[in-house]
Amino acid sequence: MPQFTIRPARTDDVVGIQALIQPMVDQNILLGKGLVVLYEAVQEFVVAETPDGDLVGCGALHVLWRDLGEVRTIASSPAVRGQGVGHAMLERLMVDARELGLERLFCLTFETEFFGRHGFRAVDEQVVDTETYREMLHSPDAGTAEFLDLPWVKPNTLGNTRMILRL
Ligand SMILES: CC(=O)SCCNC(=O)CCNC(=O)[C@H](O)C(C)(C)COP(=O)(O)OP(=O)(O)OC[C@H]1O[C@@H](n2cnc3c(N)ncnc32)[C@H](O)[C@@H]1OP(=O)(O)O
Repeated sequence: MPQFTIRPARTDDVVGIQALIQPMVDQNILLGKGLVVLYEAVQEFVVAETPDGDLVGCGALHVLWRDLGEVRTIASSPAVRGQGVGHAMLERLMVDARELGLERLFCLTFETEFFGRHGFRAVDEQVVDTETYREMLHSPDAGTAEFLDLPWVKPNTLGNTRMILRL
């Protein structure tokens, strides 16, 4: 059973986060993120760290709208999978989401059982109204484009399931 703590990410973690997720980016499981994107998003991330200081997991909470957030880039190192690291990170992101005043959390994933165990349910329809959807089209963020299901990101999202959790 690994010992680990979950804490907010620091800028020093960013190179390690990129190294952790890169194999999953190569397998098209996660959306690839350049270092500058990760530095700019560092306050969105939590990491899981062992007592020796090894980074064994990461996960991010991105705000999409007043009541709506998205879990992004949640991953644990293959060596520690199935030992509660993913669960602990997701629980922390859910606490952070409630503190921010969010009411719903979205995710786009192949890991439907993992998210399902935490209360996420698959959705087919858009989860925002038409007016909000139109406003969100102004976002330059690639993840938001995936949320909006825009045609140019469809190759990235093939086979993924859209899921939502009411907090
Ligand atoms: C929105 C997005 O970010 S989508 C992308 C999601 N990430 C990926 O697809 C990347 C690849 N996958 C991963 O990195 C991991 O598999 C994750 C992040 C999905 C899950 O991380 P893990 O550290 O394995 O999670 P955790 O150990 O808490 O749970 C995994 C399973 O182990 C089991 N488990 C949990 N804790 C324990 C424990 N203490 N002892 C034994 N088994 C356990 C659970 O049954 C769980 O099963 P489930 O996935 O069906 O719910």
